[in-house]
Amino acid sequence: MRSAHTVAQVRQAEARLLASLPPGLLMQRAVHGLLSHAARRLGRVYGARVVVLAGGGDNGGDALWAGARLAARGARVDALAPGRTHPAGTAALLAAGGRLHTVSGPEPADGQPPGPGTLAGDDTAARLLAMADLVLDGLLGIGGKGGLRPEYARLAVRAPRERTVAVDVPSGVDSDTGAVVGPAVRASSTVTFGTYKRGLLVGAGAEHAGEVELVDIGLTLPAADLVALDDADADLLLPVPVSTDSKYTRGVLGLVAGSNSYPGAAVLATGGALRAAAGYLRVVSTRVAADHVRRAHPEAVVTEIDPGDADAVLAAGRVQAWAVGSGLPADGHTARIVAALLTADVPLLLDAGALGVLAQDAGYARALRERAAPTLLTPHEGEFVRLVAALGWDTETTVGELAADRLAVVRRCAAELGVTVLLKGNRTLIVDRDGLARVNTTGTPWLATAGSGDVLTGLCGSLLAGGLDALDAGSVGAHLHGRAASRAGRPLAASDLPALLRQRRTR
Ligand SMILES: NC(=O)C1=CN([C@@H]2O[C@H](COP(=O)(O)OP(=O)(O)OC[C@H]3O[C@@H](n4cnc5c(N)ncnc54)[C@H](OP(=O)(O)O)[C@@H]3O)[C@@H](O)[C@H]2O)[C@@H](O)CC1
Ligand SMILES: Nc1ncnc2c1ncn2[C@@H]1O[C@H](COP(=O)(O)OP(=O)(O)O)[C@@H](O)[C@H]1O
Ligand SMILES: [K+]
Repeated sequence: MRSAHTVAQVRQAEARLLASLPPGLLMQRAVHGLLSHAARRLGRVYGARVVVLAGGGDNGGDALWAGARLAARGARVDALAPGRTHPAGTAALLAAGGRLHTVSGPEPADGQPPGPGTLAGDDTAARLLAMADLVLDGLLGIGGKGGLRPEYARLAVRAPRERTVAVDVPSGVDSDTGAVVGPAVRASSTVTFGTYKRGLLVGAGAEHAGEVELVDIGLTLPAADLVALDDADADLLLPVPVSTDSKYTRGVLGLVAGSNSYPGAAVLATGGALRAAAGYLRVVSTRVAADHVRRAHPEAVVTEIDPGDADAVLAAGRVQAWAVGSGLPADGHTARIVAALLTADVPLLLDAGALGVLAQDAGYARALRERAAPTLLTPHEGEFVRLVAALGWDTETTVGELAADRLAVVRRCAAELGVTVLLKGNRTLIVDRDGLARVNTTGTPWLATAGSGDVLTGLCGSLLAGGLDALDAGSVGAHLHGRAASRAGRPLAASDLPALLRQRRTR
C-alpha cells in the first residue's frame, strides 16, 4: 500500500524530526537515496555526463549534493541554475569538480553570475541537456507555488523526459493536487522522500512523474487519507471461497443491465461479474439483451422483464448487492427501476443510465443520503459533471476544479451525497463519504474504449455482493480491471477483459 500525504503534513513531520537530528542529516538521507537511484539508472557513473537543474531551495540542494557525489565518482557534472543556489550543495559540487552555470536567457556577451560559477545562455543549457546521460531535476520540490517562473520554465521544458529523474516532485507539478499549470518537467522517474506526495499519484502530476521510488528518511506521518493499492493489497482484500461456502454464501449479485439499443453492455458487465467474487449472478434485462446474455454466459441466471418493470426486478430473487445502469437509457423506465433499488436494503452500484437518471432530478440526492446500505457511484468525468450539476454545482466551475484539484472535488461530491464515488479515467479515484480515498495506479490508456466501463461495473458489483465495502469493492475492482488491461493484446477490446481477469489469483 502506498500512502500519500500533503505538503503541510510533510512539513510538520520534518520539523519534528529536524529538531532531533544534527543539521543537514535529513538532506543527506534524501541525497543518499537519490544518489543510489541515479547510479542505478546510469549503470556506469565514471565518465557519465550528468546535468543538475538547481533551483534556489532545498530541492536544488538535494540535486546539487547528489551531483557532487556523482562528480566525486568520476561523472562530468554541470549544474544549470536559474538564479541563486543552495550554498552548501553548491560548495560541495564545486569542490568535487562539478561546474555551475547560471542560465541568463540569450547567450551572455559578458557579465557576472549572482554567485559562484559562470553565466551561460539558453543555447549552452540546451546543448548540455541534449548531451546528458542523466538529468536531475532539482528546480522545485514541495516549496513550489503556482506555475513555474519563466526562468525556471525555460529549463524545465528542455529536460529530456527519458533521461530525467525528478527530485521529490517534478518541477511545475503541484505537490498536493497533481495539477500542472503551464510548463513543467516530465520525468521518466521520480525519487520522492519520506512519503508519496499526493500530486505524484493523482491528476496530471502522476503522468509527469513516471516511475516513483520512495526513499525512507525517517519521517513519522499520520495515517494517510489517500492510498494506492498494490497487487498484494488487492489480493488480500479479494474474497476467496472457503470450504464451508455455497454459491449463495459467496454472495448473489443482481445486475440490471442492457437494452434493445445496448445489449452488449449487459454481456460485458456479466463477463466482469462472473470473474470476481459472487457465487451466483442474476441478470435482469429486457428481451434482446437477455437473449444476448444467455447465449454468451450460460452460467448467468437471466430474468427477462418489460422495460421499467421495477416489481419484476425486485422479484428476480434475493441478492446481496444490486448493480444497475450499464446499457440502460436515462429514461422513465430506468428511473422507476432506480427508485425501487434505492429503497432496497443491500449495497447498490449505480452506473451509466442510472447515473443519467440521478442527474435529472435533485430529489435523488435525498434518497441517496437516506440509504442505510452502502452505495457506489461509478461515473466517468462527463457523468460526474452532469450528476453534480443536479446538485446545483456550476458546470464550468466544476470542470475547472476537476483539473485543479480532482481529489477535493470528488470528496465534496461523496460527502454531499453520502455515498462512495468512483470517478473513472486515468488514475481512477475512489472516495467514500468520510473522505477516505484510494487512487488506482493500474491500467493503460488502451482502456479508453467503449464497453470497458461495463466490465468494471460487473466486477465491482460482484465484489460488493461478495461482502467488500464500497471503498474496497471500487478500488479492488479498478485495480484488477487495470491489471487485466495490462495483460491484454493491443488494441484492446472491452470483451477481451473478462477472460484476463481470471489469471491474477494467487489464492
Ligand atoms: N521535507 C522534507 O522532509 C525534506 C525535504 N527535502 C527537500 O527539500 C525540498 C523543499 O525545499 P524548500 O522548502 O527549500 O522548497 P523548494 O521546493 O526547493 O522551493 C523553494 C524555492 O522555490 C522558489 N519558488 C517557489 N515557487 C516557485 C515557482 N513557481 N517558480 C520559481 N521558483 C519558485 C522559492 O523562491 P521564493 O518564492 O521564496 O522567492 C524558493 O526559493 C523538498 O522538496 C525536498 O527535495 C530533503 O532535502 C530532506 C527532507
Ligand atoms: N486514459 C486512460 N488511462 C487509463 N484508463 C482509462 C483511461 N481512460 C479511460 N480509462 C478507463 O476505462 C474505463 C472506461 O469506462 P467508461 O468511460 O465508463 O466506458 P464505457 O461506458 O464505454 O464502458 C474506466 O475504467 C476508466 O478508468
Ligand atoms: K524537482
